[in-house]
Amino acid sequence: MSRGRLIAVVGPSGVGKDTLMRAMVAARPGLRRVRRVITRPADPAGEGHETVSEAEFATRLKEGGFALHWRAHGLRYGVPVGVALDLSMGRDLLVNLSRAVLAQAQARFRPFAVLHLVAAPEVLAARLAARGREAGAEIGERLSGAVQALPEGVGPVIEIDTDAPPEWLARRALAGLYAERV
Ligand SMILES: Nc1ncnc2c1ncn2[C@@H]1O[C@H](COP(=O)(O)OP(=O)(O)O)[C@@H](O)[C@H]1O
Ligand SMILES: O=P(O)(O)OC[C@H]1O[C@H](OP(=O)(O)OP(=O)(O)O)[C@H](O)[C@@H]1O
Repeated sequence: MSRGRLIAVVGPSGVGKDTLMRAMVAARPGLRRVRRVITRPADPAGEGHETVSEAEFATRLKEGGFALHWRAHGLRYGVPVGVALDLSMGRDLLVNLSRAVLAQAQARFRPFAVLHLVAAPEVLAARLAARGREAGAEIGERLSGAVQALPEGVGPVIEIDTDAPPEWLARRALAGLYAERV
Protein backbone atom coordinates (compact mmCIF):
# COMPACT_ATOMS: atom_id res chain seq x y z
CA MET A 1 0.00 0.00 0.00
CA SER A 2 1.42 3.42 -1.00
CA ARG A 3 1.78 6.01 1.72
CA GLY A 4 -0.76 8.79 1.91
CA ARG A 5 0.24 12.30 0.91
CA LEU A 6 0.34 15.17 3.36
CA ILE A 7 -1.13 18.18 1.54
CA ALA A 8 -0.24 21.48 3.23
CA VAL A 9 -2.76 24.29 2.68
CA VAL A 10 -1.09 27.65 3.26
CA GLY A 11 -1.59 31.34 2.65
CA PRO A 12 -2.51 34.59 4.38
CA SER A 13 -5.33 34.96 6.88
CA GLY A 14 -8.66 35.28 5.14
CA VAL A 15 -7.49 33.71 1.89
CA GLY A 16 -9.92 30.81 2.38
CA LYS A 17 -7.85 27.85 3.64
CA ASP A 18 -10.51 26.42 5.94
CA THR A 19 -13.30 27.07 3.43
CA LEU A 20 -11.43 25.36 0.61
CA MET A 21 -10.52 22.35 2.74
CA ARG A 22 -14.17 21.88 3.66
CA ALA A 23 -15.14 22.03 -0.03
CA MET A 24 -12.37 19.59 -1.02
CA VAL A 25 -13.34 17.04 1.63
CA ALA A 26 -16.97 17.31 0.51
CA ALA A 27 -15.95 16.72 -3.11
CA ARG A 28 -13.55 13.82 -2.61
CA PRO A 29 -14.52 10.79 -0.54
CA GLY A 30 -11.61 9.50 1.52
CA LEU A 31 -9.80 12.84 1.70
CA ARG A 32 -9.64 14.11 5.29
CA ARG A 33 -8.30 17.17 7.04
CA VAL A 34 -6.08 17.07 10.10
CA ARG A 35 -7.75 18.17 13.35
CA ARG A 36 -5.29 20.67 14.80
CA VAL A 37 -4.65 21.32 18.48
CA ILE A 38 -4.80 25.07 19.13
CA THR A 39 -4.81 27.27 22.25
CA ARG A 40 -7.80 29.13 20.74
CA PRO A 41 -11.33 28.96 22.20
CA ALA A 42 -13.69 26.68 20.33
CA ASP A 43 -15.54 28.41 17.48
CA PRO A 44 -18.66 26.63 16.17
CA ALA A 45 -18.22 28.32 12.80
CA GLY A 46 -14.53 27.45 12.72
CA GLU A 47 -12.41 24.47 11.70
CA GLY A 48 -13.41 22.17 14.59
CA HIS A 49 -9.94 22.25 16.17
CA GLU A 50 -9.14 20.70 19.56
CA THR A 51 -8.96 23.53 22.11
CA VAL A 52 -6.33 23.23 24.89
CA SER A 53 -4.87 25.58 27.48
CA GLU A 54 -1.30 26.82 27.21
CA ALA A 55 -0.36 24.45 30.05
CA GLU A 56 -1.97 21.44 28.36
CA PHE A 57 -0.27 22.34 25.08
CA ALA A 58 3.12 22.51 26.80
CA THR A 59 2.51 19.10 28.42
CA ARG A 60 1.51 17.51 25.12
CA LEU A 61 4.57 19.04 23.47
CA LYS A 62 6.89 17.75 26.19
CA GLU A 63 5.36 14.29 25.81
CA GLY A 64 6.14 14.28 22.08
CA GLY A 65 2.49 14.62 21.08
CA PHE A 66 3.04 16.83 18.05
CA ALA A 67 4.57 16.03 14.67
CA LEU A 68 4.70 19.77 13.93
CA HIS A 69 4.07 22.80 16.14
CA TRP A 70 4.41 26.55 15.86
CA ARG A 71 3.31 29.87 17.34
CA ALA A 72 1.27 32.45 15.43
CA HIS A 73 -1.31 35.14 16.22
CA GLY A 74 -0.46 34.79 19.92
CA LEU A 75 -1.60 31.16 19.79
CA ARG A 76 0.08 27.76 19.79
CA TYR A 77 -0.69 25.25 17.04
CA GLY A 78 0.06 21.53 16.96
CA VAL A 79 -0.33 18.74 14.40
CA PRO A 80 -0.86 15.51 16.39
CA VAL A 81 1.65 12.70 15.84
CA GLY A 82 -1.28 10.43 15.01
CA VAL A 83 -1.28 11.80 11.46
CA ALA A 84 1.61 9.42 10.72
CA LEU A 85 -0.70 6.43 11.22
CA ASP A 86 -3.35 7.72 8.80
CA LEU A 87 -0.68 8.46 6.21
CA SER A 88 0.94 5.03 6.67
CA MET A 89 -2.46 3.50 5.87
CA GLY A 90 -2.49 5.29 2.53
CA ARG A 91 -4.86 8.13 3.41
CA ASP A 92 -4.19 11.60 1.97
CA LEU A 93 -4.56 14.39 4.53
CA LEU A 94 -5.12 18.14 4.20
CA VAL A 95 -3.52 20.29 6.89
CA ASN A 96 -3.59 24.05 7.44
CA LEU A 97 0.05 24.92 8.14
CA SER A 98 2.02 28.05 8.80
CA ARG A 99 4.25 28.91 5.86
CA ALA A 100 7.07 28.98 8.43
CA VAL A 101 6.98 25.20 9.00
CA LEU A 102 6.72 24.02 5.38
CA ALA A 103 10.39 22.98 5.15
CA GLN A 104 10.10 20.94 8.38
CA ALA A 105 6.87 19.37 7.16
CA GLN A 106 8.39 18.37 3.82
CA ALA A 107 11.44 16.88 5.53
CA ARG A 108 9.23 14.80 7.79
CA PHE A 109 6.41 13.75 5.49
CA ARG A 110 6.81 12.18 2.06
CA PRO A 111 4.94 12.31 -0.28
CA PHE A 112 4.13 15.97 0.29
CA ALA A 113 2.39 18.73 -1.67
CA VAL A 114 1.53 22.39 -1.08
CA LEU A 115 -1.65 24.24 -1.97
CA HIS A 116 -0.56 27.89 -1.86
CA LEU A 117 -3.64 30.12 -1.74
CA VAL A 118 -3.35 33.78 -2.74
CA ALA A 119 -5.76 36.72 -3.05
CA ALA A 120 -5.56 40.48 -3.49
CA PRO A 121 -5.13 42.53 -0.29
CA GLU A 122 -8.56 44.12 -0.63
CA VAL A 123 -10.13 40.68 -0.91
CA LEU A 124 -8.34 39.53 2.26
CA ALA A 125 -9.42 42.64 4.15
CA ALA A 126 -13.05 42.27 3.13
CA ARG A 127 -13.10 38.59 4.04
CA LEU A 128 -11.56 39.06 7.47
CA ALA A 129 -14.04 41.85 8.21
CA ALA A 130 -16.92 39.61 7.09
CA ARG A 131 -15.66 36.61 9.08
CA GLY A 132 -15.69 38.75 12.22
CA ARG A 133 -13.51 36.36 14.26
CA GLU A 134 -10.84 38.97 14.89
CA ALA A 135 -11.13 42.57 16.07
CA GLY A 136 -9.88 45.45 13.93
CA ALA A 137 -6.35 45.66 15.39
CA GLU A 138 -5.81 41.92 14.97
CA ILE A 139 -7.09 42.06 11.40
CA GLY A 140 -4.44 44.68 10.69
CA GLU A 141 -1.77 42.39 12.16
CA ARG A 142 -2.93 39.54 9.95
CA LEU A 143 -3.01 41.68 6.83
CA SER A 144 0.51 43.00 7.48
CA GLY A 145 1.81 39.43 7.36
CA ALA A 146 -0.14 38.51 4.26
CA VAL A 147 2.60 38.37 1.65
CA GLN A 148 5.30 35.82 2.51
CA ALA A 149 7.40 33.92 0.00
CA LEU A 150 7.39 30.15 0.41
CA PRO A 151 10.74 28.66 1.46
CA GLU A 152 13.02 27.48 -1.37
CA GLY A 153 12.72 23.85 -2.35
CA VAL A 154 9.29 22.99 -0.94
CA GLY A 155 6.84 21.42 -3.33
CA PRO A 156 5.27 20.48 -5.56
CA VAL A 157 3.33 23.73 -5.15
CA ILE A 158 -0.10 24.37 -6.67
CA GLU A 159 -0.87 28.10 -6.47
CA ILE A 160 -4.53 29.13 -6.57
CA ASP A 161 -6.06 32.61 -6.49
CA THR A 162 -9.15 32.20 -4.31
CA ASP A 163 -11.25 35.03 -5.79
CA ALA A 164 -13.78 32.49 -7.07
CA PRO A 165 -16.50 30.25 -5.58
CA PRO A 166 -15.17 27.62 -3.13
CA GLU A 167 -16.69 24.70 -5.08
CA TRP A 168 -14.89 25.81 -8.24
CA LEU A 169 -11.63 26.20 -6.31
CA ALA A 170 -12.03 22.72 -4.84
CA ARG A 171 -12.39 21.20 -8.31
CA ARG A 172 -9.31 23.12 -9.45
CA ALA A 173 -7.23 22.01 -6.46
CA LEU A 174 -8.34 18.36 -6.76
CA ALA A 175 -7.59 18.32 -10.49
CA GLY A 176 -4.09 19.60 -9.74
CA LEU A 177 -3.52 17.06 -6.98
CA TYR A 178 -5.07 14.03 -8.65
CA ALA A 179 -4.74 14.76 -12.33
CA GLU A 180 -3.23 11.34 -12.91
CA ARG A 181 -5.93 9.70 -10.80
CA VAL A 182 -9.10 11.50 -11.96
N1 LIG B 1 -13.72 31.47 -2.21
C1 LIG B 1 -14.34 32.31 -1.35
N2 LIG B 1 -15.23 33.22 -1.81
C2 LIG B 1 -15.84 34.07 -0.96
N3 LIG B 1 -15.66 34.09 0.39
C3 LIG B 1 -14.78 33.21 0.90
C4 LIG B 1 -14.07 32.28 0.08
N4 LIG B 1 -13.26 31.54 0.89
C5 LIG B 1 -13.46 31.98 2.14
N5 LIG B 1 -14.38 32.98 2.18
C6 LIG B 1 -14.83 33.70 3.37
O1 LIG B 1 -13.72 34.45 3.84
C7 LIG B 1 -13.58 34.33 5.29
C8 LIG B 1 -12.24 33.67 5.62
O2 LIG B 1 -12.27 32.32 5.15
P1 LIG B 1 -11.40 31.21 5.90
O3 LIG B 1 -11.66 29.91 5.20
O4 LIG B 1 -11.62 31.29 7.36
O5 LIG B 1 -9.91 31.71 5.56
P2 LIG B 1 -8.50 31.26 6.26
O6 LIG B 1 -8.74 29.91 6.86
O7 LIG B 1 -7.51 31.26 5.13
O8 LIG B 1 -8.21 32.33 7.27
C9 LIG B 1 -14.77 33.53 5.76
O9 LIG B 1 -15.79 34.41 6.20
C10 LIG B 1 -15.23 32.77 4.51
O10 LIG B 1 -16.63 32.54 4.53
O1 LIG C 1 2.74 31.88 9.30
P1 LIG C 1 1.59 32.10 8.36
O2 LIG C 1 1.68 31.29 7.08
O3 LIG C 1 1.26 33.54 8.16
O4 LIG C 1 0.27 31.46 9.14
C1 LIG C 1 -0.08 32.03 10.40
C2 LIG C 1 -1.18 31.18 11.00
O5 LIG C 1 -2.39 31.34 10.23
C3 LIG C 1 -2.96 30.07 10.00
O6 LIG C 1 -3.69 29.73 11.15
P2 LIG C 1 -5.28 30.02 11.26
O7 LIG C 1 -5.97 29.35 10.08
O8 LIG C 1 -5.72 29.65 12.61
O9 LIG C 1 -5.37 31.58 11.12
P3 LIG C 1 -6.14 32.36 9.96
O10 LIG C 1 -7.56 31.84 9.93
O11 LIG C 1 -6.03 33.77 10.39
O12 LIG C 1 -5.38 32.02 8.69
C4 LIG C 1 -1.77 29.15 9.89
O13 LIG C 1 -2.15 27.80 10.14
C5 LIG C 1 -0.84 29.67 10.96
O14 LIG C 1 -1.14 29.09 12.20
